[in-house]
Amino acid sequence: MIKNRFSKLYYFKSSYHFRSILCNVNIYRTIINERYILKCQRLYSSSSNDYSITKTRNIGIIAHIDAGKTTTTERMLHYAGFTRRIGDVDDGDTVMDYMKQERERGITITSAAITFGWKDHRINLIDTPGHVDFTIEVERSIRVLDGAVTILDAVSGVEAQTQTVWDQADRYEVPRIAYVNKMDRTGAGFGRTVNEMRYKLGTMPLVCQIPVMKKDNKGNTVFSGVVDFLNMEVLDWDKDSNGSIINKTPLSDKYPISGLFEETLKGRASLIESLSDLDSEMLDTFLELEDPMKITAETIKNTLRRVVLKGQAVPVFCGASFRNIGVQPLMDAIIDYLPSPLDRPAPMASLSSNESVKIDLKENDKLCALAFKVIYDSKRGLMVFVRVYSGRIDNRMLLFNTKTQCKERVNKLVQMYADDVEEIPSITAGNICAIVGLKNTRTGDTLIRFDDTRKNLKLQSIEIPAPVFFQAVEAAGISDEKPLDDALKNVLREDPSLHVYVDPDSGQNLISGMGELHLEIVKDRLLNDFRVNAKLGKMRISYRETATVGKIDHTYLYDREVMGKRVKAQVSLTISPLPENDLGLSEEGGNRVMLEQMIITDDSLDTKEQQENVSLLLPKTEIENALRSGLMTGLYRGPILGFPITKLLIKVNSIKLFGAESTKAAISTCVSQALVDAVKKGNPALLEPLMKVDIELTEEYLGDVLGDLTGTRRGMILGLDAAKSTFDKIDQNINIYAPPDPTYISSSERSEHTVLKSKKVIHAHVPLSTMLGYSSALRSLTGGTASFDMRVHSIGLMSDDQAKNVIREMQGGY
Ligand SMILES: Nc1nc2c(ncn2[C@@H]2O[C@H](COP(=O)(O)OP(=O)(O)OP(=O)(O)O)[C@@H](O)[C@H]2O)c(=O)[nH]1
Repeated sequence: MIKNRFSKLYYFKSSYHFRSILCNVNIYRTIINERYILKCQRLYSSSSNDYSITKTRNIGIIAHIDAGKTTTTERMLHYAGFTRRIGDVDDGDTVMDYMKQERERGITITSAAITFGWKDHRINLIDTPGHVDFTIEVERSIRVLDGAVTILDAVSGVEAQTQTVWDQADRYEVPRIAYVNKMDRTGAGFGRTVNEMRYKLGTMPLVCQIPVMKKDNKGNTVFSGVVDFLNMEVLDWDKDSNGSIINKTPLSDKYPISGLFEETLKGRASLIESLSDLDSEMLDTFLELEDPMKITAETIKNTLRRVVLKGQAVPVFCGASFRNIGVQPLMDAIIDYLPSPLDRPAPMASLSSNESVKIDLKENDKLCALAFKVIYDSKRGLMVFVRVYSGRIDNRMLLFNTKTQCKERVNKLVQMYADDVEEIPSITAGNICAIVGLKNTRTGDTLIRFDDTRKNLKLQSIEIPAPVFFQAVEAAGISDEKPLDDALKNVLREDPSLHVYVDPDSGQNLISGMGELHLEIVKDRLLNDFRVNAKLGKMRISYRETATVGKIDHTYLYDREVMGKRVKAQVSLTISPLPENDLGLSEEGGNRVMLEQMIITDDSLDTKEQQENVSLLLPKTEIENALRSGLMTGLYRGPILGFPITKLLIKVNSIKLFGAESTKAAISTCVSQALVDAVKKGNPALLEPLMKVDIELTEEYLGDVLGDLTGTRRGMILGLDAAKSTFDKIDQNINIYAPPDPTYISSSERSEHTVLKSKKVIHAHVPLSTMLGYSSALRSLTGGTASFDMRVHSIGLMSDDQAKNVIREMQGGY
């Protein structure tokens, strides 16, 4: 067996001879490990570095938790020949969920990247997490993707997190295709899900397949395959080959399932009609041929590609990945309909505050790459994932990080295969890979060639959401302090939604993050992966502080002697609350800083005229940087309980310098103190995170759950059922085809289906502090029949009574 595989390896081009030898060693190791990853496939993928960029797809899989992203990806890897055996989420042996914590919990935490070949194309695929606590993982992946596959659960339809990731993809204008998974489950509703896509996601779903249900030998109705509208054939998946073999039967009116042919004719005609509405070429063809059946599969495919690339519609497919049904046509659709890097608009990058440039993929000599993810690997150290937008990166190349203004050296370039890697010599525009050896690069930084003169070139960074939970972390003993510090530095570099700071009162490290699960995973990683000996405190809510008085002007003079030297600066600023409707989640900690109209004078000069036309010892940009960093320090700790200050508009009006005495440190300290004093004058108050909560439940529990939410939980009900705002976005006159559901189910299945249809969704805003442990409360209120999803909506002012309770509790100590 080994011999056979070796001979297969040597079949590849001689330039890959060396890698082949490495590969042989790997294969031997793989066989021993019984992981059966076919490393020889990697030769295919790395040789595809020479592939035309038009045959590359950088895509992500996005969905609500548990929709089946990892299950589907594992099938893709198997059918692409990447793995011999299909990994299973429930058995904890998937390639994509490789972290210990992921396998134990059966969930995706980090977005794993993998490269594989399919029909002469290279697919760089990122499997993203569905849980709301890891939304940042989705955000940073979507930022660098060209297209996405949205997976929907055929029973649950469009769920809350589906809407969130859909909105994220909308924000980056990422073209999408959709796959309705779990068609084998009782109560699966393909047509219902298609309709929900329309009114909950505000998109135009174009059905390209319909499910085929058959009676099995026990008389049960089971999902067996699909009808492909384009080729008018029934696809049946062979169970014995794990779905590798697909039997194709042309569909005609003789097909043994009654009504299937007629439904297909209806669906195909509707697809052509919708495409004619969107695309003038298709309209011309349709007018010319008059009969939808005369339009070839090729013509429909080309039209679908055009409308998907323009973001006008979303082709919809279906399957049951767990049963190995439906995955290969989805892989074909990735190639046929999702964009290559060349099909995407060139990204813009800023050169300065008022100058930007287009990054042209064809500019081979000008490197521009975005670091979108950093991970710590115990064997390889820190690995920085990059997407190259123009130019190329070679092994050992010298780079420049335009954010940190630091030189960086590439030690190794690697192609990722989930937790496994293969070294590659270079990477060209349009591709994704990981770099080993970068010391100061974080998520969101832009990398250029070291000799490039565009030292301030910056691609749009990634929005980092505000943390809402925090907990203290302490080394168990003095000898554990350094390992804890190192481990914290590494988890921080990996995860931009995690924050670590030292509480000046207690001297403890405080880590803050996006949710209870998020911090639990960090704790698990610190204790088990980094093996630090540390104690973690109780998880607490990260409140905020603000000034509530209309407008406060304040001037502060900083004048000290530091190590025998005089340091001095004076700042005048004005603070005022941001408008009521501001969510308090923007960058700069939910505040807005304005330095544009600031007047700079230098008091060390003789005349007023000289002072105002000062030629500065410090360049203006350095003064601005010192002011921003000082303001960030001041905003870190509010005067009430030391929580971050938020929702303020801070305008620096003037700064008075005193020649060489006004160092950068003096400016920072001065503005920081000016801000703290101003907030103290402004009647400070406490704020709390407000969550957007969506609860899906059957009608019988509606009263109890609503009563509970609006009572002690202080919730505000926004509405029941569908998200009307997205419904309003779409043209109600456009006809969307959705097949009837489900035509072949037994009466017991039908009653379950009816119950599912009568479910309601409550949308509410509820303070996070009242939602702790809500899953068990909801379980007991509804007998375990309801589910909920929540995410941060905004930061809102607390009532005086609530604030007093929090102050009392916090002052009671940790
Ligand atoms: N019946 C059925 N179950 C499925 C199907 N696909 C996935 N599942 C099951 O659904 C559960 C979740 O599957 P995953 O693939 O982990 O879902 P995911 O979307 O990757 O989950 P997260 O990454 O945690 O968000 C597992 O128990 C799967 O076995 C399917 O087609 N049919």
